[in-house]
Amino acid sequence: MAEVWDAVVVGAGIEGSATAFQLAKNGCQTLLVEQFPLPHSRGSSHGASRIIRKAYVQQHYAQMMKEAYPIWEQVQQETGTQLYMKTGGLMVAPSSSQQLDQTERSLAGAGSEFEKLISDDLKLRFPNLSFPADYRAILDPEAGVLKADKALRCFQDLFVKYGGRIRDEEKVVRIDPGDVVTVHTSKSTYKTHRLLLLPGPWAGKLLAPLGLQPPLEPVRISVLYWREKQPDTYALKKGFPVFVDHTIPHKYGLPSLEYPGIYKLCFHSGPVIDPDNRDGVAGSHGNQAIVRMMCDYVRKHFPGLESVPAIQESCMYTNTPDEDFILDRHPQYRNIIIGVGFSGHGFKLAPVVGKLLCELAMDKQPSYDMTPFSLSRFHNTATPQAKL
Ligand SMILES: Cc1cc2nc3c(=O)[nH]c(=O)nc-3n(C[C@H](O)[C@H](O)[C@H](O)COP(=O)(O)OP(=O)(O)OC[C@H]3O[C@@H](n4cnc5c(N)ncnc54)[C@H](O)[C@@H]3O)c2cc1C
Ligand SMILES: O=C(O)[C@@H]1CCCC=N1
Repeated sequence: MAEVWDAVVVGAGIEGSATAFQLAKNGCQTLLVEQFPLPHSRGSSHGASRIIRKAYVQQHYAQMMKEAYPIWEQVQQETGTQLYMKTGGLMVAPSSSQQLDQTERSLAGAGSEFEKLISDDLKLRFPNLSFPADYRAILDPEAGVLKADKALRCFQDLFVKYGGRIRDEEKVVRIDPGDVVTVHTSKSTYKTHRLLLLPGPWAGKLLAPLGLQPPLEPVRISVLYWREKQPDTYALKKGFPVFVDHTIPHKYGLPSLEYPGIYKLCFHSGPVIDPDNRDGVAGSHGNQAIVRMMCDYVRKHFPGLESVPAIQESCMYTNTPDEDFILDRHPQYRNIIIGVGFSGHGFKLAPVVGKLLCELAMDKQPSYDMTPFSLSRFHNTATPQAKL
């Protein structure tokens, strides 16, 4: 008889890898299946760096980040790898910004420290930034940079250390629900008591045959790097913080790190694409407009950068309409758990996402109120003609 796994996790991005780690650590015999050879740069979790911060508009994320930091610390300790570099985080917006007001309330509600900067402080502390006199900022002292590629590898290594098995270069092509779920891949067939789906931008393709069509948009993000006119002007080693401009759509920056002398500054939006054709016509066309807009932005606000990008890479978000994640059970098949829609801000929270999805899979009471993450907050999530 075929082996029945305690859990199969589909998708070895940061969310699937962190979830698989939690399952294995909690004693579940777990298989992690990934369609591409690992590591790869075709999803949402590649690249050297991501922002970590507690400064969130939404109170629930500010609370969850209090638990994410200690788990990141454990992963660092257990793997002997430095993943988090504290830089502080500067959140800027016009003085009237309700987003900044709400971020201050979230941080205060979570008991987290922060500093308020008025326009003059901003100019004095960050002379290499240029914002109008009616701008203000919040400084989140715990914010910083996560070494993303290394973090992904650490979760996968720990998963294997706790007895998990990884099968990469295997695409899940069909799922037969049931008390025991059958998972067909391009190479094999697996049986499992629990199935956890964390397919990133491919969510629509994997969920539709299971009768679900949540409102998810895979978008292409241009990852733009800008050369410093004077090397190290915006460098991590000079104490330059991570940066988020809260005027919508957000812009965000990370101090020069992965490419010396080059600052990473991106636009938090992009054209809707098919994840299997990320850099096709739709993606490239949208990219040109975004690059033009970001050149203007750099010219206005980052006078120490060349205003033409030195390097361009691409990545994808999977957006929900409210930018909250979907972390829930399949409404019909209770042993199928879904973690999708990380909307461009899920990396830092992956340790807590993994913990929550593990709790759902193991029928434990989730550690947080799951209302903001429910599938049922959206109407009409069933596919018109589900192929069940
Ligand atoms: C440019 C950029 C900047 C970002 N900045 C930040 C930041 O500063 N801070 C932050 O917290 N977050 C940030 N994010 C968001 C964060 O990186 C994502 O939320 C996170 O990586 C999502 O991970 P995931 O595991 O859901 O998706 P993915 O990494 O895409 O993983 C999903 C995996 O599932 C696999 N898969 C899909 N279908 C199948 C199948 N049928 N069979 C087998 N495998 C399958 C895919 O190949 C993929 O490897 C950023 C994202 C981007 C793109
Ligand atoms: O999650 C983050 O911190 C970044 C910056 C703000 C927009 C999205 N991702």
